[in-house]
Amino acid sequence: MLKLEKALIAQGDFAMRADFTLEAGRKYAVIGPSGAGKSTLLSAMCGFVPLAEGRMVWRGQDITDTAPDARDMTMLFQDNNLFPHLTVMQNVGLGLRPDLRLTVAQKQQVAQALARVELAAYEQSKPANLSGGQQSRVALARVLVQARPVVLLDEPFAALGPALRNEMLDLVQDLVAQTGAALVMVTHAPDDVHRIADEVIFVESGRAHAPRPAADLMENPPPELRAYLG
Ligand SMILES: Nc1ncnc2c1ncn2[C@@H]1O[C@H](COP(=O)(O)OP(=O)(O)OP(=O)(O)O)[C@@H](O)[C@H]1O
Repeated sequence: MLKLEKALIAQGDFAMRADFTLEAGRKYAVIGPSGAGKSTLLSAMCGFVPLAEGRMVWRGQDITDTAPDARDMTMLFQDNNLFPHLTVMQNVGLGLRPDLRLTVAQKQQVAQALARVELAAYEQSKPANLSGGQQSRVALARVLVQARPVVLLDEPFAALGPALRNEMLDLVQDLVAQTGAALVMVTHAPDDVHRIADEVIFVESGRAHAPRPAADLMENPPPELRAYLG
């Protein structure tokens, strides 16, 4: 579905290679040492970092030079990317229309997404008045309204405690199960991998390895992965 063909992803002095295909409806964890290039890989997939070599192909179409907002993907960044001066409802509405001129139907969609993440009562609140977990749920609601077929999450819940983090992961699983989206999630936590991932993309030494079934890989890690897991 989404293919990285002999891709070279470069940023400053850093470069990494990737050559694999992601399938619809699968959940991928991206793991690897700090600075190995996990965030860079996601940024390249959604078009914020151009490929230095190779191609990206989406459902048979070359999207190597397609702008980020024209790709069928949505990315949730580490800091949730909420705008402090906008209400919760407006922050979610941005997922549908950047100018926030929402139709009645779109406003309903936003309200439904907020209800799904149990934030219906906070539509008019500003992000600063919400807890960390609630802010994460606003960001998730924005991902939800976009309903794109590829969802990229870059360590979205790193700041949350274990219980809330698991709650968020379960919510993410529900969302992608409903829309049939492929999920690509960067994480440092092996528990997250066990909880959510079908497959693992291990990133190290300038390479994003092709996805491998999560259970198999975590039970029998190759030496580099074993060293990383400790
Ligand atoms: N904007 C940039 N310009 C130049 N180099 C960058 C830029 N962003 C990141 N890098 C470099 O790219 C490499 C990969 O960084 P990246 O953030 O993708 O790693 P990571 O695996 O996500 O790390 P972490 O787990 O610490 O978040 C690092 O060496 C980093 O210094």
